[in-house]
Amino acid sequence: MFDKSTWIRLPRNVVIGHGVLGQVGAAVDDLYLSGQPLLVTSPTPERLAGDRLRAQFPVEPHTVTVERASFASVEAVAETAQAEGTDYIIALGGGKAIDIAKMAAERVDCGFVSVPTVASHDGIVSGRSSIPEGDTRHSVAADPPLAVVADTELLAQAPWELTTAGCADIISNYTAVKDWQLAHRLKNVEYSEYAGALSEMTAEMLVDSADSIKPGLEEAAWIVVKALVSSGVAMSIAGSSRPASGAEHLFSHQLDRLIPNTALHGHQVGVGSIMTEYLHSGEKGRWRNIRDALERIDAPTTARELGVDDEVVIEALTTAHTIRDRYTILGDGMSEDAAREVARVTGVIEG
Ligand SMILES: NC(=O)C1=CN([C@@H]2O[C@H](COP(=O)(O)OP(=O)(O)OC[C@H]3O[C@@H](n4cnc5c(N)ncnc54)[C@H](OP(=O)(O)O)[C@@H]3O)[C@@H](O)[C@H]2O)C=CC1
Ligand SMILES: O=C(CO)COP(=O)(O)O
Ligand SMILES: [Zn+2]
Repeated sequence: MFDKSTWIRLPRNVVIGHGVLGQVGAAVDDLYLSGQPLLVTSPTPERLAGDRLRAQFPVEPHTVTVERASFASVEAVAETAQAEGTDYIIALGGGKAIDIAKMAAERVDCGFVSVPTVASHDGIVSGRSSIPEGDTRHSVAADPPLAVVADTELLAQAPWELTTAGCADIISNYTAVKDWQLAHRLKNVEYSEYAGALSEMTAEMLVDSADSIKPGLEEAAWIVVKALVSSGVAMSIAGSSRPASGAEHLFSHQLDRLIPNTALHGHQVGVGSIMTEYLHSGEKGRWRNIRDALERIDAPTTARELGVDDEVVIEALTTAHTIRDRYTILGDGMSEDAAREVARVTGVIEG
């Protein structure tokens, strides 16, 4: 008997382009959302775009400005939403505001709309939140946004390194998919050909467009945000972050535990991807292509460029497999010698 079934949750409206910040009200209206909105933002996006956004709604949105991502912030937003009779949530900002809004919307069971102001990683469009807690980080499933409104004019003005981090998060899809396929072969983890192919193709198209990904070019924001949407869709099809998160992400999550707030998520996973590609395919594999692609878009390729000590890289590599129950090329852990070898051969560390 055929007894498979699946739910694929996707954003209904994806609006990308120059000046589309002015279309958030229309995108919300088109979703038949009405009543009291709650705007969740962080200080810089509030300053840059808060008033322009609030002016578009017939009912003045209440606003919560969050300083940092934490479960306490999620609770505070959820409590405000309940107290103020919120009907839907709009997130304006980077991963911090969007992840908090996504989880709070899940908590109070209302829809949310994502208005990214940085193209820093694919969490801005996905159905996952990543929230730090103590010395660990929780990757939590949540409903994806009902709509994403990405204004390329605004995104192009954001700090360049946040855009290169978004690019590197996409480039890491190459190794994430390899890890997923490996887990499928060795551990019978369910694999989606559609999600895997979409994720790989997204990375391929971004790398093919690398010459247009330059600071000050609005087209760069356009290319990157479309790739982030596409990667988010791959995760929604898969029903997990597997298409976009493998061993390179475990390495990055471990760096976040060891040395919080040192480098950007996308930059860490990019460097991780160089090394895990080497682990998958060896010296003659495509690790140089990944390194060169990162270099072309100005993303870090070494520990030094990340601002991370060589020994921390070794510690992160040898302990990353313990982060979560996700089988990858790291298997049940790398020995210190093997970690040192891969980091040295790929030029990530000098020693
Ligand atoms: N859901 C997921 O899959 C993932 C989620 N994450 C999470 O996302 C967060 C990190 O995301 P990230 O986007 O880097 O972080 P932030 O939301 O903190 O944004 C990064 C920085 O950019 C500033 N900023 C935002 N918009 C603009 C703009 N248009 N121009 C200038 N500066 C701007 C912010 O300022 P200010 O703080 O003043 O507002 C902040 O300093 C973390 O909480 C992490 O856990 C990371 C990876 C994946
Ligand atoms: O960052 C992500 C995808 O790019 C999400 O991955 P995690 O599920 O590992 O948090
Ligand atoms: Zn990522």
